Amino acid sequence: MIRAYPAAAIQAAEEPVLAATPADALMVQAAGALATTVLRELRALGARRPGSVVLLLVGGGNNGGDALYAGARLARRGLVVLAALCAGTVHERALATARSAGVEVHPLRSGAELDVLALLTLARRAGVWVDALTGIGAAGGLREPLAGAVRALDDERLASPDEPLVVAVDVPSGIGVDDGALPGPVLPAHVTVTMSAPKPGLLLPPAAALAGRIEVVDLGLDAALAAGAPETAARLTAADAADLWPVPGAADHKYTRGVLGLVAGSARYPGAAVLATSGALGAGVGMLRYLGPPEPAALITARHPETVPGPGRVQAWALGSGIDPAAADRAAAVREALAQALAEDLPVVADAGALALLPERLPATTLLTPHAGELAALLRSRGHDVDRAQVEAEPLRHLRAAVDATGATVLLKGATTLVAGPHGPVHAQADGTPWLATAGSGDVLTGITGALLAGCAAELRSDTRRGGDLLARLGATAALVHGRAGVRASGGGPAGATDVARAVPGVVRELIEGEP
Ligand SMILES: NC(=O)C1=CN([C@@H]2O[C@H](COP(=O)(O)OP(=O)(O)OC[C@H]3O[C@@H](n4cnc5c(N)ncnc54)[C@H](OP(=O)(O)O)[C@@H]3O)[C@@H](O)[C@H]2O)[C@@H](O)CC1
Ligand SMILES: Nc1ncnc2c1ncn2[C@@H]1O[C@H](COP(=O)(O)OP(=O)(O)O)[C@@H](O)[C@H]1O
Ligand SMILES: [K+]
Repeated sequence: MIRAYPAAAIQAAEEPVLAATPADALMVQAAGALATTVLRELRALGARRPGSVVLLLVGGGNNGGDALYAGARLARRGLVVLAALCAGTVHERALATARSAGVEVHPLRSGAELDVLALLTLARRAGVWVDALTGIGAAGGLREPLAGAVRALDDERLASPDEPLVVAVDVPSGIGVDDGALPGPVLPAHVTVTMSAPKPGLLLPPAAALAGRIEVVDLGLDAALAAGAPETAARLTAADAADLWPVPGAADHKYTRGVLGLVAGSARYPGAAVLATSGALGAGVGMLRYLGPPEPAALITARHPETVPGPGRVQAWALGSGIDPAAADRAAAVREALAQALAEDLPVVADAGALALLPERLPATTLLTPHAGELAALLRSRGHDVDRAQVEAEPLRHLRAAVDATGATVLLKGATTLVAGPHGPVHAQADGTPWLATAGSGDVLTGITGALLAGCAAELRSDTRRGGDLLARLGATAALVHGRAGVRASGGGPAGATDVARAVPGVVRELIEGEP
């Protein structure tokens, strides 16, 4: 699991190490890793080391110090290094080291003014920009004059025929370090070299999209971080998903593997039921019982004759895909299944139409799977004044609000899918491809999720009693598999939801065989 710690936790873990080591030892170590990344990126671009020009964007804190020490190292390796000092005062020892190593130093700040024209002239000379304006010590979005400077650099980057390589130090300056918000301008990075552990803002949308590839520099703080406050954001890896995946043993039969009850599809949207079924069967559900009208039922049986129509005992429910909550008969079927699930303490995944049919409070064994528009509607139904754009701008805040308002675990779909319950960190999965943004794709996810809930129903019940977050991890696992199925189905081009569902068994097989 990739664990992300907020700024305060990193600072608390650093404190005793800083007190026990010589001045700047940790920073020099961090800078060494940063310099190595810059050299590696240049090599990957086919650039020659002598003659390559690197621009350091240096702010007034230790983040700027990291860049200056790294710049010193790069200058000693034959690179031309320009330091644009964007704060009135910068880390003094790091600056002295940079100067004596041959870094060209350009003080650009005078009081509240920053010489943006001079900055752009330096920027045009450099093939690599190192963004070290602010790191975890920053509060809020970048203030002027740094905000204006970043806007100008971003315009320059877009206009430049040879787009510079941007390496962010610790975080892209100006992101919401702890929540992934974008309160102001931010220079998008190709690579972020982050110290000790990822920060939540590197995993969470919308900021995560500006962080590029993330490289974590081990500064020996892992034990201290693990002993402190728990991570606030996390991302499951393929190995985590494989550990959670229910793999049948010799003693299993279809009932022990889990039966999923599916209330999805309608005469108007019959395909949603087929896609959810395909997702669930592809994910290896023991049995699927379908409850719905004749049109989707006939389609499902034609496509998947292994499906069992009609009611019976189940271990989990998947509800709502392809159901209009205004259609009285289908709404009644969803409500009935939900009431049964709640009475029997069974896990439920509630999607699409079911999201408008929920009781006020739900148990933590319920997983809601809205997209941003549906999350906004869910919150509005509980008295919050919020629209889709606001959810997209601050997805974590609104996800948490939905968890608080319902008591359920919530999976917010998007390019990065977020999953959080009443306990534990938010899981941020970015395993898919934009080709997944296609009608019916979410129905496949509902099926995959339902299969997982049915397969893990007993563990889920006891985990929920203990106040665990297994349901969120299962939701994240489903998102990971769904994302990978999208990538596999797409192969870089278009794929329909049917193709995504077809790719699911291969993805699961690779996971449990241990492929990365
Ligand atoms: N601790 C260590 O030894 C190690 C730490 N490490 C590194 O240190 C970094 C943390 O350093 P840090 O704590 O000095 O803060 P940092 O992120 O540079 O920001 C402070 C500067 O930003 C400014 N500023 C703040 N908010 C702003 C805003 N909204 N808009 C504009 N400016 C704003 C603020 O100015 P002020 O607000 O005081 O006027 C000040 O000048 C960390 O991310 C990692 O890179 C590594 O070297 C490993 C060892
Ligand atoms: N830009 C994107 N990149 C990757 N995945 C995406 C993107 N946009 C949407 N998705 C994924 O596609 C699926 C869309 O689901 P949903 O909005 O419910 O569609 P539908 O209701 O048509 O099935 C979700 O799993 C979501 O995470
Ligand atoms: K930075």
